[in-house]
Amino acid sequence: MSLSTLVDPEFTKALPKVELHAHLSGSISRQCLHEIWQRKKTEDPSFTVEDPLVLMPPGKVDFTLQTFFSVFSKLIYQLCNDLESLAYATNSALEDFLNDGVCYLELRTIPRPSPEANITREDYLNTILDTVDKFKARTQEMSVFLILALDRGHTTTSEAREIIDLAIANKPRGVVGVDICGNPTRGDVTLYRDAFARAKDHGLGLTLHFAETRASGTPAELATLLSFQPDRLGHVIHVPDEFKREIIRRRIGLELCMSCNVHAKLIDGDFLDHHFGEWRHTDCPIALCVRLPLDI
Ligand SMILES: CNc1ncnc2c1ncn2[C@@H]1O[C@H](COP(=O)(O)O)[C@@H](O)[C@H]1O
Repeated sequence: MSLSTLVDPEFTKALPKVELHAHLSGSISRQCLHEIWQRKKTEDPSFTVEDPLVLMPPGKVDFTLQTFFSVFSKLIYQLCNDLESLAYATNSALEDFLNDGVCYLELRTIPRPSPEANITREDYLNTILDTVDKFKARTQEMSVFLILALDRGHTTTSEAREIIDLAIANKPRGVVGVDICGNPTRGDVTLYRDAFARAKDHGLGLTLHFAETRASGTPAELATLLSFQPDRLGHVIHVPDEFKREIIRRRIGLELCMSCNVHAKLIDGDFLDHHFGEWRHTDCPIALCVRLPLDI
């Protein structure tokens, strides 16, 4: 590459990319959500969920921490609540990553049962894994692996155990790690110590949402998360200096999500103010990630 090459959308799209921090339900395009909505509305005209293209018109990127969790619970989860829609949405997200020039993808998701639709956690995961298998057999162009996530606002210790067991059982099908995500202003991460220890004992990678907000950047929480011996950390925004030093000493991999952090106003300022500018001078391996195409 010549240094005079213009860095424009065409150039960045053509670059072969690795994506390590994509949440499945946030990677479904608005158009795909609209198509699922259209099918549900045709089948049942009394379906009360609003058209995603009306709720999230193209170009809308001002989802803050206060609003984006409700986009999942009030919209996306109401649309992808049957296995057919889940498979359709997963395949569409995979196609979009491939078309964006991604060649290695680790997609993460919270395996959610829907008891009202008779869908178990296993059904949810198997549907995604089957869709990934079919996609890989068809395209043969992108490596795809899964990370199973715990939701810090909702997952109980026994549910955490179930999710880790699922991750262990599905390692041969491409589950490579586990994560803790969800609303960073909720929950108690100490609950997941045993679950994550078990995951590590079984050779799963551990990546953790880390210091996304001041509320989740307290010394007590960060010390707990680091004691889980994570392989990678996501976001790393509100990190006190002594924790920065420890992260650098351990050379933990960092998943930095610039567009998310800027658009969701998780940082003060703009792209040039992003903490990538600081971390890139350390020895920590860094992956620049999208988190959610909704941010773009
Ligand atoms: C600042 N960014 C974030 N911080 C923490 N958790 C986030 C997130 N963005 C998304 N999620 C988590 O990912 C789930 C959607 O994907 P899945 O249904 O699992 O595929 C959301 O419900 C939320 O818990």
